[in-house]
Amino acid sequence: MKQIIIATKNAGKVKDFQKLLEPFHCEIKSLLDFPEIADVEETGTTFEENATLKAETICDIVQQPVIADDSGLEIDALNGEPGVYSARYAGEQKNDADNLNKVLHNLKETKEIDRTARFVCVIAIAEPNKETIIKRGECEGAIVFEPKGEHGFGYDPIFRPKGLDLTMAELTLEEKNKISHRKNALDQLVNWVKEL
Ligand SMILES: O=c1nc[nH]c2c1ncn2[C@H]1C[C@H](O)[C@@H](COP(=O)(O)OP(=O)(O)OP(=O)(O)O)O1
Ligand SMILES: [Mg+2]
Repeated sequence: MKQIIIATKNAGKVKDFQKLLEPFHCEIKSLLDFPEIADVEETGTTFEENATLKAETICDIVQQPVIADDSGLEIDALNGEPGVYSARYAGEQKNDADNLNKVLHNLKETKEIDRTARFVCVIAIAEPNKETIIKRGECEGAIVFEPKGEHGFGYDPIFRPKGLDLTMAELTLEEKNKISHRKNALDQLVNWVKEL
């Protein structure tokens, strides 16, 4: 069975990818399986730059196909923040609860109609001696007033996908994976994933 390494230490992302990649019948590993590999510094200013950086750095080390994901939440009323800095919005310790509470605090004067936002996911696939492929997926929605739901990770409890009356964290993994930014990015890469 072929093996694909997801260049992440985020357990929530790993779970999403494990489910999303089920149809491809491959063995999924992540950097949680390689604790000796140091974190890649995300020095880019765009999702595309950081996804490429993560995919190519890890591919150089492991010399096999690598998928990396750089993602985040863009909030219109905050001029696109936290954007590429989503993971560290409330500080270097990368705490999901602190991050989403900071969003709710910064939006406390913002009315429902102005709380539009989107999740963005850029996936990069790097293979030894090949050009890296990059695709972007988005999921439109809005920021609710209070966290709700127990599923998912990150900002899922405060993000309501457009057209639904539930937060992303109230959806099952299967339901999230039908509409998510990650799914929308991966859909554009089906042909490449098949050939890895
Ligand atoms: O589906 C999602 N549901 C909720 N929140 C999400 C999602 N997708 C990304 N997010 C948030 C989490 C984190 O605050 C940031 C990603 O930051 P990002 O640098 O890409 O990931 P990370 O540092 O957690 O792991 P890594 O870089 O090792 O892949 O956006
Ligand atoms: Mg990161």
